[in-house]
Amino acid sequence: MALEMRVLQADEWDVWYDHLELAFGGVPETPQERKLYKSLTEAERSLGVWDGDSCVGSAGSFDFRLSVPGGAVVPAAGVTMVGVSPTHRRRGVLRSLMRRQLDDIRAGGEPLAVLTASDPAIYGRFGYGIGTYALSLDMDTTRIRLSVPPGTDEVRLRLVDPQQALADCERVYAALLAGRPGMPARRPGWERMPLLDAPGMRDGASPLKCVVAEREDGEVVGYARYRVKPDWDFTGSDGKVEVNDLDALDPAACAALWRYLFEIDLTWTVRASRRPVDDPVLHLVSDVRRSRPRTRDSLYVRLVDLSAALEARTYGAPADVVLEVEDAFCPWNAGRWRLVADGKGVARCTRTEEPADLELSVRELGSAYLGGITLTSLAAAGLVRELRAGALTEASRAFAGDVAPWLPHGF
Ligand SMILES: CC(=O)SCCNC(=O)CCNC(=O)[C@H](O)C(C)(C)COP(=O)(O)OP(=O)(O)OC[C@H]1O[C@@H](n2cnc3c(N)ncnc32)[C@H](O)[C@@H]1OP(=O)(O)O
Repeated sequence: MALEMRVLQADEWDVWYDHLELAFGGVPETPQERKLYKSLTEAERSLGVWDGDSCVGSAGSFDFRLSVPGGAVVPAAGVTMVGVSPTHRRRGVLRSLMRRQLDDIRAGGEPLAVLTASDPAIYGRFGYGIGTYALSLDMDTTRIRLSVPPGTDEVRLRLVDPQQALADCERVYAALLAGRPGMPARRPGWERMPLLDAPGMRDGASPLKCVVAEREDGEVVGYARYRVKPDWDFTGSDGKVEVNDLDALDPAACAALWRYLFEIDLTWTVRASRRPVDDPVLHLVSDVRRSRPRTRDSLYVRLVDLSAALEARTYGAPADVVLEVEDAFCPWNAGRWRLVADGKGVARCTRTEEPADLELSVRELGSAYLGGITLTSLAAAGLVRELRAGALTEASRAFAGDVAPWLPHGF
């Protein structure tokens, strides 16, 4: 029987999602997770591949707005829920889903597609490049001291119910967006994503707690959501603090929140994952080594409409470069483009017949797009080739940002 690909109907969601769970190994999600993903699924942006009554392939995307260098939030398809049934793998089902999806995203006028990859080997062939890294820390609070900036002692901390603090936390999150590329603006409903807290997800840790940092006038300027994981043995307690998220609008609030987490009794480790690679806590700790920093790939970026995407961000230095771009999967992007940026916020990207200054694929442009990965480092790996002396430094300085791009949570 021939396979049929079609847009998801809302009443097919459960069968479609059961298939997805199976594709990921068949461990059922908690009812809380399932309910959240059901409410967030945009059926009209979701595709199913059907073999008769059986769903054998899926891919969806969320209608995101993503922060980019310069502070704009740009429409971006947040690609998600990709899976192909174990019975139908390695015969091109994913490829056909990616084909249809990127064509739809282009037709819908979104210049970017972004995703987090279950396996980094999958998405390069479809033009996605690593755009952000995430930092993980396991901080040994018996040996690490924190030095805090002036004003930290004046910050008032308050333990609050995570649900009740939601509006304040969302306000802090939204205020950070313009200064940090890579963050999705959270639409209504998405504020529940960091609050997912089913007992099955805790692995013995406490329910999620929330501490907010307030200014003297009571305005919330930061928050940390965390769990405490007790661990008693013959020698006593060896508990851990697991940081879910921590966001703050000023250095004193940021330091006060970390200090609070470091000083929770009966715990000796503060564990944080999915932090920005330039997290200020790295400058507060007395011992970076014993914080055990590790990085991994996080958000993958695909330029769907190359010129619109490149014009939507700003550049930190002036540049006038001709890019020869390879893009086999979305050939409308391939060819020669002239990017002129004035270093103050205005950029133009147009087709040109002029000789190329740099040669690269759309993957490398995706990697450099949010400003965290330099074209110079990609060139050192042989992925960008300089055809005019000086063009690499010129372009690399223009693309680079002074804040590391960061994806705060999965999707
Ligand atoms: C954004 C997200 O949702 S990420 C989640 C992705 N889903 C999962 O990891 C769930 C488990 N895995 C699966 O469901 C499937 O194996 C998928 C979706 C990864 C691949 O689906 P398939 O239909 O088998 O892929 P398809 O046959 O179209 O392969 C396309 C290409 O990708 C390659 N490929 C597919 N899966 C993988 C993989 N896991 N690792 C490396 N390469 C892969 C194929 O070899 C093929 O290569 P080619 O272009 O050189 O021919």
